[in-house]
Amino acid sequence: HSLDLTSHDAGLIGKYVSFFQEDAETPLNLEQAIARFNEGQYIKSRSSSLSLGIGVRPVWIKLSVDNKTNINTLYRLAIETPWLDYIDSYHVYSDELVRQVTGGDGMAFEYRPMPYRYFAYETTFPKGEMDIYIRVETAGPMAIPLYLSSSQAAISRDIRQGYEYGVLYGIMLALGLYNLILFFLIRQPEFGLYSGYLFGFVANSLSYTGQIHAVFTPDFGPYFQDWMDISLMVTYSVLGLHFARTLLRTRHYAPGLDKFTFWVATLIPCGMALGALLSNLYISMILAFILNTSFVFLFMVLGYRAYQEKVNLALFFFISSVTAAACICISTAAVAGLLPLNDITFKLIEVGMAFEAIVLAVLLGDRFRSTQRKHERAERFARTDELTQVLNRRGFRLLADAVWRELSVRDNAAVVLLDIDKFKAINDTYGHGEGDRVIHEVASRLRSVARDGDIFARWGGEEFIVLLINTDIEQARFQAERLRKSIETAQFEIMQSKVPITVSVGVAGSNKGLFEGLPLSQQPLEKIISKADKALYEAKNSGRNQVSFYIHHASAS
Ligand SMILES: Nc1nc2c(ncn2[C@@H]2O[C@H](COP(=O)(O)OP(=O)(O)OP(=O)(O)O)[C@@H](O)[C@H]2O)c(=O)[nH]1
Repeated sequence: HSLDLTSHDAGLIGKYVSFFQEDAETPLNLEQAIARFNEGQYIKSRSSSLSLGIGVRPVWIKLSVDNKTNINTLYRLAIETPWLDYIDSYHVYSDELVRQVTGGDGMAFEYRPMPYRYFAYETTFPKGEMDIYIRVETAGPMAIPLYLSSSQAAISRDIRQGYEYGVLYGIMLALGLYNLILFFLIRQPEFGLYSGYLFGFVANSLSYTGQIHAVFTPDFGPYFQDWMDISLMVTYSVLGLHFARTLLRTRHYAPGLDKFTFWVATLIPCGMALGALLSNLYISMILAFILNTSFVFLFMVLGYRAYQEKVNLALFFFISSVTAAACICISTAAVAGLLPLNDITFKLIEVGMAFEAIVLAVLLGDRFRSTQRKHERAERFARTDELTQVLNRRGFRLLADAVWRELSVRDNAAVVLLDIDKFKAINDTYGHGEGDRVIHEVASRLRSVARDGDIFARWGGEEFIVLLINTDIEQARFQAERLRKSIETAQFEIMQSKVPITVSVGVAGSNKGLFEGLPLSQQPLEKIISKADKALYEAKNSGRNQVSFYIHHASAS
């Protein structure tokens, strides 16, 4: 059953190992383990990667490597699950212990005799048969994907793994960063929660695959690492749940489910914090796994409920959560020994999550667009007069103030205020409804006469305003007269009888860029409006249906 090196370059070698699990509390030493193998008390592995489940007794593995050549090739022996706590590997050649390597997650990175994030070391095999005994002890899942690869193949594998993780993390980090920026710009919580969820997931993945610890916290030791692993796992689960609740607006149609999700995402972390206070890693770890499982499950339930409620694109949310859950289940089952553990099944969690992240980004994009539309609609609504559908006073102010700020020293402008004459009588005679119709009709006519660049609005009641840009007082006179005439000459029919309608008009404006002797651009628009109002009052007093101008006393003639 030994592994013939001439026919092996790289890959999983689970099929060549035999193993047994310790049954006494005290660990066996190498001699005792060899004795058990010699007594035939072992099991031959049938799968390419050994997986024995979670929280099982320490396991001893025996592997015989046969080098039929005289060449001493360099190989790398690796167990690629980074969470295994204690690993001891013994090389026995011609009944003599020739090498011992100790490692595992229970040792701070700094003290491990290998530069890898998991248990791995380089070795050569002299001619003949070398027996390798490996003892593995861990509190977590006893998944032992044992690889033996030629040095060349191992390096290629490292590079490929680097790219694969780079792509998966790159997708998630880019989406996370982009949505974080969006969050700061538009302040909608789902964008922040989404990016927190993705960053949390990447950090969690970097942590449990040993990458964070290898690079950033090599001397922090296993206790710190364990706490960090479960804290990050909980962080992304909690952020993920709050993200789903917020994105799908669950509160509005499924308050019970929403509350349940909220409390799951709140109470379990509190329980874990209590576990941390009591320094009880075991309780906290169990709670973390419960929360993580609930997270996967609740994500699907929330998606399905939203789909039932016909929330926009909820079907995509549901499908992506089911896909991610399936990937997580396959990876977990592989690690727990229920499915073959290999490169694909091990990384399927990250693949599923990257897929989900992309779908969720599309959903957020859609949310962004619909929010934008709602804002635009609300803004248009707030600027428009309901009765006449022309700008209201607020809309006028927004536009006119913007134009006013842009006036340069020589620019001219004029304000024209128009008020329907004796309008009260129309209301009193024909009723308020007919009065409304008249206001609507007058607005339409005035708007059609106003020029494209003018800002026309309903100023209030039966009063209208026009801001004429790049127009001096002379041109304004002409334009005001046109407006007045357009109403005077129009045929207004109220309850089948023709009713003459007229407007009085007040105008104030600049000449050669000056108003009251000062550049118009240095005067507030408010002032010009009040002067036009004054002129309107004059027009009313002088008999109505006429245009009146504000004339500055200093230059009055
Ligand atoms: N139907 C209708 N009437 C309105 C509306 N807004 C204001 N009014 C009425 O318009 C009338 C304005 O009357 P007054 O300000 O006294 O002036 P007037 O009758 O037009 O007379 P002069 O302006 O002096 O020519 C009031 O009776 C208001 O109730 C509206 O939106 N719809």
